[in-house]
Formats: sequence, structure tokens, C-alpha cells
Amino acid sequence: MFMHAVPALFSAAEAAEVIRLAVDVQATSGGLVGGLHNHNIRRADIAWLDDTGSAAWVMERIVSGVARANRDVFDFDISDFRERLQVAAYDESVAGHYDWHSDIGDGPIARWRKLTIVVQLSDPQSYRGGALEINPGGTTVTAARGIGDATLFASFMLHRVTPVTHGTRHSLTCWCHGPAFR
Ligand SMILES: O=C(O)CCC(=O)C(=O)O
Ligand SMILES: [Fe+2]
Repeated sequence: MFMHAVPALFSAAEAAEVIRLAVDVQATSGGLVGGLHNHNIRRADIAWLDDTGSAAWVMERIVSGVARANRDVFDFDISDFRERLQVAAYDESVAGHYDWHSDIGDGPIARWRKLTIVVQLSDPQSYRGGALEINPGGTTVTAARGIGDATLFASFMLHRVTPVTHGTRHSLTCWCHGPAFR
């Protein structure tokens, strides 16, 4: 419930290109929902892509993937995408991770998040750990790890990224927004 997998939403070549776009962007240290920085909770390097310029095609793919999944599975009241595309790098050197959290925060934008989409950008053979786990209520579900695979889930659901123990894991995350749940 409240989860949906889309295998190979991006090809391997496209996933590599998204990482390249992120490298072009000045990378800053990952922030939490609401702007807090707490490295005990999250350790990752974050880049925000210019979804109206060089990364417009990435945004188009995300929007069409979300639209299809929302039509077929979620049927949430979604009105827009109010945030840019986030590329995260979780590196072995800092045991990159993100502890259990919900994406719905107190911030003026984060409070309206409805759906989260995460795309795996790294070859699963190139890193260890770094599993995206979602807890829909009791049991933990591990997201598909294939390069380009997308996982969508209701933004209120608890999820985490386990520590990377070898190599680097890159992911692409985007949120869509809409009126309050009722
Ligand atoms: O990198 C991931 O797989 C998840 C990222 C995430 O949960 C977030 O940015 O809120
Ligand atoms: Fe999250």
C-alpha cells in the first residue's frame, strides 16, 4: 500500500548523465526537511538540478512517471512540483546514510509534500549498503536497486537509506505537492 515501483524509468546512460549534471552543480552538504543539518541523521552530498535548463528532460521524465503512477495507483490530489530535483551522493568514506524519516516536514513547502519519487542512479554492483528501505507499517520493504529503477511512495511514510559500506550510491529524488489530505 502507498508504494509503487517503476522499473527502468531511466536508462543506464541517462542515469549516468543525471550524475554528470549533478557534478556540474556546486555540491553542498545535505540538509534535512526544514533546513536542519544533523549529520547523525543524514550524511550525503546534495546537488539541486536546474529543472528548467539542462535538466529539463529529467523533470519531464519524472513528471510523466509520477502522473502515470498517480493515475494507476495512488489517486492522490496532486497539483504541482514545488521543489527542484535532488541528486544525493552517499559515500563510503563517511558511511553515507539517511536515518528513518518522513518527507513531510514543518517547512512552508515540505508540509505539502504528497508523493516522493526516488530513482537509483548507480550500478548496483558498484556499491554495498545504501539500501532504500520503506516502512509502510510493520515490515520493511527494500526498494529495487537496479540502475534507473524508480520507487514512489506516500511522502508521509517512514523510510531510510542504510549506510554505504563500499563505493558511492547516487539517487535522484523529487517531491510533488497538493492540498492537505482529507
Ligand atoms: O536517497 C534516497 O534513496 C532517499 C532520499 C530521501 O529520502 C530524501 O531525500 O528525503
Ligand atoms: Fe526522504
